[in-house]
Amino acid sequence: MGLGAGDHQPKILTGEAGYVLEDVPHLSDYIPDLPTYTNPLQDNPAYSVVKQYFVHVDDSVPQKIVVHKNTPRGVHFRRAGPRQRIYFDSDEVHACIVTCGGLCPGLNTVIREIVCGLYHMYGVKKVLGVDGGYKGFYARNTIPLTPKVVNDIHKRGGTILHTSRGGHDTTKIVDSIQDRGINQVYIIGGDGTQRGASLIFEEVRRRGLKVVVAGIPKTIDNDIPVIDKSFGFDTAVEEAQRAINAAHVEAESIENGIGVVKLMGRYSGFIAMYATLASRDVDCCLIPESPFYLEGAGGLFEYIENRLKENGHMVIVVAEGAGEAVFDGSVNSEAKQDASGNKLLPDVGMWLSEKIKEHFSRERKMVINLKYIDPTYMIRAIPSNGSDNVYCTLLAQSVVHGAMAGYTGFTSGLVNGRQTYIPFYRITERQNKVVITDRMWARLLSSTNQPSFLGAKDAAVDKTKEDSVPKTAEGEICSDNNLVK
Ligand SMILES: Nc1ncnc2c1ncn2[C@@H]1O[C@H](COP(=O)(O)OP(=O)(O)OP(=O)(O)O)[C@@H](O)[C@H]1O
Ligand SMILES: O=P(O)(O)OC[C@H]1O[C@](O)(CO)[C@@H](O)[C@@H]1O
Ligand SMILES: [Mg+2]
Repeated sequence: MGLGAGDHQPKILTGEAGYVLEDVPHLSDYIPDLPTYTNPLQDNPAYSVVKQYFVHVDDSVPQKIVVHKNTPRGVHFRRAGPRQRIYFDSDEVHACIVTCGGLCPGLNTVIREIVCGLYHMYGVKKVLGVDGGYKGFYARNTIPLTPKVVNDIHKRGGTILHTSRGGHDTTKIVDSIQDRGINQVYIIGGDGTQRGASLIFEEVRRRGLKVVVAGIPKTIDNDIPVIDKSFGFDTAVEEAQRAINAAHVEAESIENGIGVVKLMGRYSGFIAMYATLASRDVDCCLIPESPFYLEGAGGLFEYIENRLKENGHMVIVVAEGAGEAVFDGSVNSEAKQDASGNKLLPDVGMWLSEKIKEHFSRERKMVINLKYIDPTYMIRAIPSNGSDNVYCTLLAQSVVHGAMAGYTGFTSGLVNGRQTYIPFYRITERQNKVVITDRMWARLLSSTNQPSFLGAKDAAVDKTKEDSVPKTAEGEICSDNNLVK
């Protein structure tokens, strides 16, 4: 049963055998008697040959695909794709695109494909770029976007629309949308951005405007829940290999060489975990989700000493948010924040490098040669690779189909390999994290041979957190994210 106009409750439909559809809002939920139109794709020579090109109105995608014969069918999301009937006439559409938060490979590809999708699939001619993130709505000029303007941008890193943190003023943003006559708003950004998009959607609905608000999830850290993975993640992991290779070459070429590489990941260690698994040269990976300690039995220093004795060199990958517990006590970590309210972290790589040097030269009187590599921005300020480009294209086309079909208040995302429309609240309710009791982290531990740093007490504490983490049908703990299955 769907919920009606002005109702801010989730739109949940249930069916047989425990089937649940976590549906997304639609313009018709709060605007009655909207006209509909035939989808122009049915006359498009490229698509008209495809059998069953249009998505069936009841198509949905399960969130969990590992099941037992008696498990309820569980939560589903609406399948993305073109609908037979659409809620906008092409000439009526006035779309805008905005990018917010940190950079991520593929931003320009998503912009390009939204513009080209609107033009070529739906004949839409009015598309604006909002310059400089959310504050650009009310403080900056807009940029007219055409297929010609965006033709080559996927070959460049960054975002041609520029980005920013902070400056989200819902009223001013919706005033600007209304004043400019914009009726489709495409918002590309991470968890913070999607929270902002949800507020814009609520205000648009409160004012009763025929304006679609649609999100495209972007995060280099892969910390957005529900979706399989975020675009640009593979590109970043690939680029991180260059830094790890350099650290390895340096470390193995000198007596007791230690290469330390710091990678992004403020709250989630996916980049560090994947870069480590991909490389095979890494001896230790430190992430925010797995607390570690330096001194004593089972600590990092002991492990480093053993590794140097066995192998003569080692490589450590550290995510920027790792080691909060040990780090906090030893540096002046004033609680600083960026304009969006995200924690600004002191340099854990530098701190760790100094601690290692100090320990081995002063306390162990051992010669070590430590090289610290911080490729932070290099892994995200690059164009997306081929596979991320295809992924960005599918995301962009899906979001355009959803908007043209009148869906709103949703994020377009890949779930179990299928494009879906996910309600904002499922994207913003929590952050995706590496689950260290999951198989993927076990694979990492077995590949690096590093200690788990989990004393009996920590393991017990970690078990208490399990209830808040989704489980598979077998009761196994798993992250939402297909990257860790
Ligand atoms: N709770 C919130 N409500 C409204 N707007 C928000 C909220 N959180 C963040 N924003 C806005 O969203 C934009 C981007 O947020 P933020 O800087 O946290 O990046 P993000 O979207 O999380 O991306 P990433 O963390 O991957 O770089 C900013 O303009 C910020 O003001
Ligand atoms: O310095 P900036 O641009 O705020 O971005 C840094 C942050 O952005 C993120 O990549 C998230 O986008 C974090 O991992 C990182 O701490
Ligand atoms: Mg964020």
